[in-house]
Amino acid sequence: MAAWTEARGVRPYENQVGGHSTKDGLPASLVDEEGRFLKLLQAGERGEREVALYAAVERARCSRPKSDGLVENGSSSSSGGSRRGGGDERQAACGSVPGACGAPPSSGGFPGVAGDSAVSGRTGDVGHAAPGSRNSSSTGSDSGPSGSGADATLCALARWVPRSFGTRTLCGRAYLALEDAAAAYASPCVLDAKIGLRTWYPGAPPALIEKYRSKDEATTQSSLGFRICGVRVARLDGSVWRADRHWGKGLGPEGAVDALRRFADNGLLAPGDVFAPALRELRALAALFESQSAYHLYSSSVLLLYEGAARSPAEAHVGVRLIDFAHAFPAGVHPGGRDDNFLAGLRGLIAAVAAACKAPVDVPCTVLQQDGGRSK
Ligand SMILES: Nc1ncnc2c1ncn2[C@@H]1O[C@H](COP(=O)(O)OP(=O)(O)OP(=O)(O)O)[C@@H](O)[C@H]1O
Ligand SMILES: O=P(O)(O)O[C@@H]1[C@@H](O)[C@H](OP(=O)(O)O)[C@@H](OP(=O)(O)O)[C@@H](O)[C@H]1OP(=O)(O)O
Repeated sequence: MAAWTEARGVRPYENQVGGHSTKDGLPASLVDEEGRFLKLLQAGERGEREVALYAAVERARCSRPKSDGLVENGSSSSSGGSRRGGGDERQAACGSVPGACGAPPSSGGFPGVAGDSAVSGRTGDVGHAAPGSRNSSSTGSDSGPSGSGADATLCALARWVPRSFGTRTLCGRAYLALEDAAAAYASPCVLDAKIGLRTWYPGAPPALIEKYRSKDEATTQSSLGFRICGVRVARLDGSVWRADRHWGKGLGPEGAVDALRRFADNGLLAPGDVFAPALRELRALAALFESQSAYHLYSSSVLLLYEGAARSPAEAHVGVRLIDFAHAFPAGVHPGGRDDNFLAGLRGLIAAVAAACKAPVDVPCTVLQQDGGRSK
């Protein structure tokens, strides 16, 4: 694998927590020369839908005048992705959507972090002919719901969706180049939560519905509205705890809350240090889904991130990102209206995160924080 990747100027990505590590014998994720996260696209419509959604968000990403005092997107993010210019600078209509492009003050260039100006700025260069991109028929503001509703939703989503830079072919397979959500962290802590009371979409092949339905029912997906698909915690003592999607499937409702609490523990931070900022972002994302009816997301994930090397809440730079759009559909493909499935999942995650802020019965957070012998 090393020779394979070195010959192409890419290397394996080390901070992946969810999904598969390989697919069809190829690595599922890589990093390119410019620090971009390369995700192996799934074949067929799934890959097309994913490219299309990322491209549509990228096109809709808002511009803000420099006079706002905010740095333009291309130069403020330390995400590792280069800022290949040349994209159009279309101003999307974001005004009516909660959280839309109204970036809070900058937070040190950490993308997806509350207070980051990286949510605003010029569009990237994803408008080229990638499968399912602008000219594709499957997804995107051009092919889906048209007009300001869809544009406003896409523009608002840009706050949480990593930047995208089109596709790249390696070994005959397409990889999607994305901003590496973990790039700004010295010791990234990452948790992947798949969102929704159900992960299958209306009209999916019956076999797929059955496969996903049984997984949903066997996990916290159908009860809590999310399931943990992977965790990486880098602690101050240098240890790293990893858990994969199989581990996540074995968690019950209490186990999921415990897992969240464990995620927030780098050996020094208290759960609230990580989850208070995370909750602000998750609630803003939920507010968007309360009002938007332009897109329905099935099987998408929220990534929670923070700095494992943080010695204070201010150094944690908690981030929330939205990823995985293989089953993302514009309204009109399915019965329209609000995406209540995804919204219920977000609310479930919010409730679990809020519960994780509270200590287990009789154990205050401060004790949890100091208890080196907790069951890990
Ligand atoms: N932009 C990104 N930056 C950093 N890491 C990412 C990014 N996108 C995805 N990842 C990592 O890759 C993992 C898998 O991503 P994703 O869910 O998009 O892939 P997938 O193979 O489609 O997953 P699944 O099999 O669950 O559908 C995530 O858990 C995360 O660790
Ligand atoms: O048989 P496939 O198509 O590769 O299905 C996989 C598979 O079911 C996999 O489950 P497992 O490897 O954990 O048993 C699923 O991963 P999750 O555990 O994250 O659910 C994949 O999602 C399945 O792929 P697909 O989504 O293409 O059906």
